[in-house]
Amino acid sequence: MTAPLHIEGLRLAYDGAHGLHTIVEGFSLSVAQGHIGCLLGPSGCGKTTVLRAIAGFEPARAGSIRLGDTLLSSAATHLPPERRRVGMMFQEYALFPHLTAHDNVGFGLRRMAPPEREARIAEMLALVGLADAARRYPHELSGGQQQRVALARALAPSPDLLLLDEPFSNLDGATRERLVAEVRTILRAAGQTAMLVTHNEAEAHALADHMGTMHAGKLAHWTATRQPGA
Ligand SMILES: Nc1ncnc2c1ncn2[C@@H]1O[C@H](COP(=O)(O)OP(=O)(O)OP(=O)(O)O)[C@@H](O)[C@H]1O
Repeated sequence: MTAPLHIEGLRLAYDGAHGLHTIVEGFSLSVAQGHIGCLLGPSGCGKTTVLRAIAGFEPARAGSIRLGDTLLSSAATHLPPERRRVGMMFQEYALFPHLTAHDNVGFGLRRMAPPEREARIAEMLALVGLADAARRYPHELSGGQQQRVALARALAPSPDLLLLDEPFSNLDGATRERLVAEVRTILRAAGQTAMLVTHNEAEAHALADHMGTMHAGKLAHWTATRQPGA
């Protein structure tokens, strides 16, 4: 079951030579269950840092991050990444080159019994329109197909929340536009709560239910971009 995300008064900081260097301050937003939130903003404003904190790779210095009823992060609490039920599709989390599309999707499902695991892999590859590509290796797939396998891999363990960091930035214009529309359809079909980070305003409008722009670690205007149910 996917869950709503609530961030309240979050402060994030890196350790620097002269003590803590605050990157994000007073940051609050909510994404309803099954909705897609999008953070826009120029390079260096702190978008990736926010996603890393939601995933559990950066501690909260103040404020809180909640997923449904679970407190993930606060100044006093830090649930480790593997216990957060948060899926990721980050640029640096590329596909494993030595594994087929089938095995990439199955990677996070190793604890499942084999029959269920096979069924889930088949379901996820079908969801992203790649049922015929199961035995292909990443280098035998186009950039857009690789990103669809990465999406299937991220969705396979049924995360409560999916994080997407510039997932389309390596694709050419036409592929990018097509995939953005497809990804929205796939996420809505899965009822998946998701949080996307991008530089690209058109992409944000095409995908998001809620969006806001970050400037120097602060979020301005977290607003609904669609009518409920659209
Ligand atoms: N590990 C780190 N240690 C210290 N400072 C960091 C670290 N990672 C990021 N920063 C700094 O934090 C700020 C925000 O970086 P972040 O990657 O969150 O920005 P961004 O908005 O995602 O940028 P981009 O769109 O270029 O990815 C930048 O000034 C960056 O230099």
